[in-house]
Amino acid sequence: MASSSSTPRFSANDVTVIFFLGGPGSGKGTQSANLVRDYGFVHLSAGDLLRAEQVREGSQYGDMIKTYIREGKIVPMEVTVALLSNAMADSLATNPPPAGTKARFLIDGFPRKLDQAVFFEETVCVSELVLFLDCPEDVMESRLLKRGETSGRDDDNAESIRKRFRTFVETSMPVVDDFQKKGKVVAVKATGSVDEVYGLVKAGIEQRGVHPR
Ligand SMILES: Nc1ncnc2c1ncn2[C@@H]1O[C@H](COP(=O)(O)OP(=O)(O)OP(=O)(O)O)[C@@H](O)[C@H]1O
Ligand SMILES: O=c1ccn([C@@H]2O[C@H](COP(=O)(O)O)[C@@H](O)[C@H]2O)c(=O)[nH]1
Ligand SMILES: [Mg+2]
Repeated sequence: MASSSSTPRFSANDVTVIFFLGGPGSGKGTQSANLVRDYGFVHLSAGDLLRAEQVREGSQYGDMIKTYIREGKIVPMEVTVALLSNAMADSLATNPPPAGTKARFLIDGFPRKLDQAVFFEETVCVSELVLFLDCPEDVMESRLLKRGETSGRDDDNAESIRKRFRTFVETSMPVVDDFQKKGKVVAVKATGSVDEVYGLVKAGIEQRGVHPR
């Protein structure tokens, strides 16, 4: 579980956390694979962790998570933050960073709500940067409908996509705006090809001192 004290579980002196935000279908998962390969990030997708918890035998949250995801709603933050915090601890225990380097975590699709951002930074770790993929809804919608032909995701259908877009605009964009005011956001236009977007991502993070590893 996340610590209940006001000291974060992980120090930003030992661990680098980059939040990776962007609308549904903007390409976070796709670009994360590139960043893991070239920059030594550990990729933690909040959505993937929730989907795994949903189907975990004995989980008390399975039904609740299923409903929230289909409706495009934000699962109560205690559940998601505990999953992320424990995944970070597991990763550090099983796959510690090379001596003399900080572990790098790319936290994909989180925080999606202002209170999650505050709670995570107070109890788990303060973030270094927020990488934001900026993509119009018509592009995201066509990507998601295409992905839905094979993804098996409960929320890759027209009705869920509409709800996810609404949640993103109303609840998640304020998180990006808040981090923007703090000077932490690297925003990248995400309408080009996968390679074009990756070129912009690399340039953006390297300008902020994050280099290949
Ligand atoms: N730049 C791109 N051009 C065209 N298709 C893309 C691009 N980036 C990703 N895709 C495709 O769009 C779909 C959505 O991408 P991805 O899963 O990476 O998005 P996401 O931001 O993680 O979405 P979600 O928030 O729903 O998890 C995938 O099928 C992926 O292959
Ligand atoms: O912090 C989070 C992240 C995700 N969710 C729920 O999961 C789905 C799917 O997330 P993806 O990032 O698209 O995989 C999202 O729509 C939310 O319902 C969440 O509740 N909290
Ligand atoms: Mg994704």
